[in-house]
Amino acid sequence: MENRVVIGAALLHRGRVLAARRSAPAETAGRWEFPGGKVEPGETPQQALARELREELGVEARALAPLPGEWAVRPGLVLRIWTAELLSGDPLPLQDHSELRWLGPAELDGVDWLDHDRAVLPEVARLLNAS
Ligand SMILES: Nc1nc2c([nH]c(=O)n2[C@H]2C[C@H](O)[C@@H](COP(=O)(O)OP(=O)(O)OP(=O)(O)O)O2)c(=O)[nH]1
Repeated sequence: MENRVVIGAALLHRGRVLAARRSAPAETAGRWEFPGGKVEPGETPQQALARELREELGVEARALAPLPGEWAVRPGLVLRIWTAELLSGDPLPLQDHSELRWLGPAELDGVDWLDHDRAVLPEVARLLNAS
């Protein structure tokens, strides 16, 4: 089976990154993640990231670069995390999330991230500290 890709967006803005608390399904509800979702057939990862953030948060955002690493979410589904910048709008938990938080580099450990997302936190902290 061809792998589908899930893109998570590490949305960087004014020295902080946006964390989003999942509202479903039950197994992951309450855990924190990078907003995003599956790349649809015919879409580039960059297009998928922009579409998902428009749908989920009501903002315009632009994908910047993939962070190192990829993780098998389940057979046939691979997670990649890209940095992104906010172009316009103020993120709201319109879809899929119950809460949003902007976290600075020293606050990244303060929320209960999904397991795979933890792997990129050192790199996100490094980027935030450098910005
Ligand atoms: N969006 C997102 N999903 C993540 C992250 N980390 C992680 O393990 N996942 C997992 C959770 C889900 O099993 C899967 C993505 O599913 P999703 O529900 O966000 O994707 P989607 O909006 O396109 O879903 P769908 O309703 O179209 O099926 O990847 C992350 O940082 N962001």
